[in-house]
Amino acid sequence: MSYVIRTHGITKAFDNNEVVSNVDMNVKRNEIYGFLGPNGAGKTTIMKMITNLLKPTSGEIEIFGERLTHSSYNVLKRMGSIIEYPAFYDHLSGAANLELHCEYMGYYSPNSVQNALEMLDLTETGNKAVRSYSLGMKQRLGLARAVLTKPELLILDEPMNGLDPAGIKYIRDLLKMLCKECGITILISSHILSEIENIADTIGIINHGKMLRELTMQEVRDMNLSYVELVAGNLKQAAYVLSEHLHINNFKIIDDKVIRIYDVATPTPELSKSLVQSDVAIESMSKKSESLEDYFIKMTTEDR
Ligand SMILES: Nc1ncnc2c1ncn2[C@@H]1O[C@H](COP(=O)(O)OP(=O)(O)OP(=O)(O)O)[C@@H](O)[C@H]1O
Repeated sequence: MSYVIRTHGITKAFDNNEVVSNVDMNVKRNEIYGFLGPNGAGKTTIMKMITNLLKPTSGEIEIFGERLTHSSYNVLKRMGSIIEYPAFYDHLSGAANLELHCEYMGYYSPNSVQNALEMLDLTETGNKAVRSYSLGMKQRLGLARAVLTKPELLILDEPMNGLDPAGIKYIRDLLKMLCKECGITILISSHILSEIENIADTIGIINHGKMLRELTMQEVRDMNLSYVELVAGNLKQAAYVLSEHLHINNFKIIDDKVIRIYDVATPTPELSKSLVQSDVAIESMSKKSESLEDYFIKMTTEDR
C-alpha cells in the first residue's frame, strides 16, 4: 500500500492543554480522504501540522514517504492547501493574487493563472478586486490558488464553508475529477458527513483530539446500519430465544422493552414465529435503518 500522508502518534499541546492526542492518520495515494469531526475536534490543528504551519509537540509526520522537518521545502512544494479561511490582498484582482502566489512559489507555467480561474468558474470575475467577491467566490479563488501549481496533494480545511448547495456540488464534482482524472490525493475536512460521504474513499473520524476510527467507505457501506427493532414484554426470554434458538448474537438491548437485532438476514416472520412459540409477548417489530449521519453523531457523542 502506498501512502501519501502518515502521521505517527502526533500530539499537540498549547500551554500544557493537549488538543491533539497521539493521532495516527493514513492517507493513501490517489484517494479522497474525508476528515470528519465536530467543531473544535482538532482537524485544523492536524492539518496545520501536516502543512508545517505548526510543529507537533511529539510524534512524526511522513509525507510522500519523507519525514517532515522544518526544512522540507520540496515536500511542501508538492502540495496545495486551504487552511481555515483563505486570505488574499483584497485590493488586488483574483488573477493578480494568483500571479503573486506563482511568484512566491517559484512556479512559472504559461496560462496557469487563466486555467485555474477557468477551472473554478472565475474567468469573468478574475480581473475584479477580491474585495468585491462573495464568500463563495473567495472559497473558489482559494481552491484556484491551491490547484495553481499542479500539486500532487491537496489539503482542504472545510472548503465547502459558506457555499450554497449548487456551489457545494460544483466543488465536489471538481474534487472527484481532480482525484480520478488528474491523480491528485485529497485530504478534506468537514464537520458535516453528507458533504463528503459521496466523494470520500476513506474517512477518519476525530473527536476531542483523538482519532476514533479510520475506515474505507466500502467498510462503512458493509456496516450493520439496518436492524429490526423488537418491543416485547419479557426481554430476557427474547434474548435467550435469539441466541439459543436462532443463533443470533448480533443484537443490543436498548432498555427494558427494546432490543435491536442487527442480523437482518433472518426473515422477520421467522423471528416472530420463534419468539411467539417461546412465549415472548411481542408488542411490535419493525425494520429500521440508521443513517450514516446518525452513526457519525453517535460515535462522536458516545466519546464525550
Ligand atoms: N493557537 C491555539 N492556542 C490555543 N488553543 C488552540 C489554538 N489553536 C487551536 N486551539 C484549540 O484546539 C482545539 C482544536 O481546534 P481546531 O481548530 O483544530 O478544531 P477543528 O476540528 O478544526 O474545529 P473547527 O471545525 O471549529 O475549525 C480547540 O479547542 C481550539 O480552541
